[in-house]
Amino acid sequence: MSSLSTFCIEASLRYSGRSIPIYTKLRMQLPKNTFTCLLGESGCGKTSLLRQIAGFNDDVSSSEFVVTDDNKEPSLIDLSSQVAYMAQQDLLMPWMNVLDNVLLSDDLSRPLFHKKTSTQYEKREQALLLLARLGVAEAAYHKPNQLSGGMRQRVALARTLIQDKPIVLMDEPFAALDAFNRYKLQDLAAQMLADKTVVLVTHDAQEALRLGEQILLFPNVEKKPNEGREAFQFIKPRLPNTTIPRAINAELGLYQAQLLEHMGVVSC
Ligand SMILES: Nc1ncnc2c1ncn2[C@@H]1O[C@H](COP(=O)(O)OP(=O)(O)OP(=O)(O)O)[C@@H](O)[C@H]1O
Repeated sequence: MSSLSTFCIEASLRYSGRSIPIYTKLRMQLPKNTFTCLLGESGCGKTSLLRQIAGFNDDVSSSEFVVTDDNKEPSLIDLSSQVAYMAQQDLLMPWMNVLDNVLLSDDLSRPLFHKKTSTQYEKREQALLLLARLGVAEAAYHKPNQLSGGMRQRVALARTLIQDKPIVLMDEPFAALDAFNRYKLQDLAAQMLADKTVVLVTHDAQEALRLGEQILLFPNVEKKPNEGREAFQFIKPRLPNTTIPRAINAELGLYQAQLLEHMGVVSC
């Protein structure tokens, strides 16, 4: 891991068969060990950016991704090897039990027929501990189709956490959950990812306000050409309380009004 305190990113991306790039020289800063929430209109390219950071090879005709250090000196950092990715869908393998699903990313990084090592047994213990912390230990030997949506997302979160990567990218991980489960998982994620550099894509301004220490608003390419534009940066303290006291609620309201104004939504 490099000694940078901030990843300064400049990214461009155009998909094959498309005349217009999704974004061009889009600039943003990701301070290390900080929870960043990424907001923006549907289709503006948030998932594309996460996938680009993760180094996924989509069907693109041109792609540039430069990470520079705090002094703006280009540096050769391969972020993709440092990334754990949690997608919109839980992507659990239906034929595997919960524990094996959590261990899957670790198994995939091991050569085929490799003898089980003590580290693997330790990983198993670690996976069981993680499932317990996330409140789904009793489901460790169940198949995914025996779980509720909230339980499946907890398992997906455990699978992301067990990789123990310094950068965690999350694409609307809690969008399909009911409000109660969403709040609980938001709090668990805030606790368990406290020492990571996190980028979480969401459409939920309140989720961004609860979790984000930094909020980035993604410029919309259709409305304004975004060549060389910075993503709008909004910095605030994190307010992760499951039962939001009235004082914090008022503070959230204040931030929400500011955020909505910057998103071009008139708040009343
Ligand atoms: N593999 C691909 N090939 C071609 N076009 C793509 C591909 N993936 C995404 N796109 C297009 O790129 C644009 C941005 O998509 P993306 O999923 O990144 O947006 P988003 O901001 O995450 O949207 P949402 O908030 O709805 O999830 C969309 O117009 C989409 O159709």
